[in-house]
Amino acid sequence: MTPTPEEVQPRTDAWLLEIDHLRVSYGRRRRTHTAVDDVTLNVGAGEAVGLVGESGSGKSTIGRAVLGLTASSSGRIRFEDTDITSVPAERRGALTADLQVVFQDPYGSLNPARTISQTLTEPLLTHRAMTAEQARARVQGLLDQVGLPADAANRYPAAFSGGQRQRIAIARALASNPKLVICDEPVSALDLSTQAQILNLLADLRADLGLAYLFIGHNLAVVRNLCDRVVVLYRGQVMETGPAAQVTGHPLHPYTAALVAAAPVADVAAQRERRLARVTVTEPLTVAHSGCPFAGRCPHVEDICRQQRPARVKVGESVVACHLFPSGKGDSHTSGSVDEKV
Ligand SMILES: Nc1ncnc2c1ncn2[C@@H]1O[C@H](COP(=O)(O)OP(=O)(O)OP(=O)(O)O)[C@@H](O)[C@H]1O
Repeated sequence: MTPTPEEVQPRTDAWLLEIDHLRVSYGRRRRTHTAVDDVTLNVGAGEAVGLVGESGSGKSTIGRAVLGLTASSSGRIRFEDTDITSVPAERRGALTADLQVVFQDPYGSLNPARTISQTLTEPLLTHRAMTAEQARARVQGLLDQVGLPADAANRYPAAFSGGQRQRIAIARALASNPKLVICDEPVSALDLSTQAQILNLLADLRADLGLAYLFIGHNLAVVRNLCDRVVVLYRGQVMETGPAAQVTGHPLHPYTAALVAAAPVADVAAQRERRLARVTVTEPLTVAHSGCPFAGRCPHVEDICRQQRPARVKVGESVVACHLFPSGKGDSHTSGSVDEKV
């Protein structure tokens, strides 16, 4: 029997988040643009899943659909066994206090007219029904947890640097004791040393609190360090998914390989080699409606790639959607068709 995508992903205690054949389109009628195209992915309790792909691949749209900020065109989203697909964002909060978000922009995501204490207290009163006294104590605990001084509570966002504001945004996400935090490019707007501090903080919080992350990013090195599993998106479709070390160290899909090659490395000679390899991802785009979306840029393209969407095929611990890995071929223990299409 053909295994379902769930069966080929390592199972933790239970899936916190299940995204099943999600499709999101923007626009109307003939101007419709499908930003997310039949995406299936799950996040288990305490698991960190990285969602990577270049700009415009649909990463944030998936995050926004989970949060109810963007409507799904089809498919299902379940959180803690509750179907939240059609629940509007304003009602989703009550259903999903266990699901929180940290956005990219630490400047735009905090209300400049509210003190940090006011910002952090609100979710405590709303979701956790705390008394004012309990909330005050919790705010101090949260500030300590994210490495900010106690007197930060009475100040306004303008008094803080970008990195400090991101710590405040993280504290706000933690306030309701979530199980899953969607991190939408949380360090992209920060300088390199601040990025490292925030990433360390996220890793520590995950270890201390048993948090799960859906970590949206385009930096493969960051995702490899922070995440257990990686999902590689291209033009709204999943190209490859598997253990982070496997996907980033031994990519199967030519697109993943190109992403890995394009990622900066410290070694100058190695970087030069990678620049040469990057030629394949800077070729002009051609739209592949029925075939593989990467066909127009793929160095291994064959006729079938332009004609047929590749099946999802299990290869070792990864799942790849590429005609280089035809279903039914290869070692029966390591390879097999997972689904009819990506
Ligand atoms: N509100 C919108 N209306 C119309 N099209 C949109 C909207 N938001 C996103 N898109 C389009 O959907 C596609 C996916 O965008 P999305 O922001 O999800 O990608 P992304 O991978 O997160 O990119 P980035 O890394 O630049 O944030 C893009 O082509 C984008 O132009």
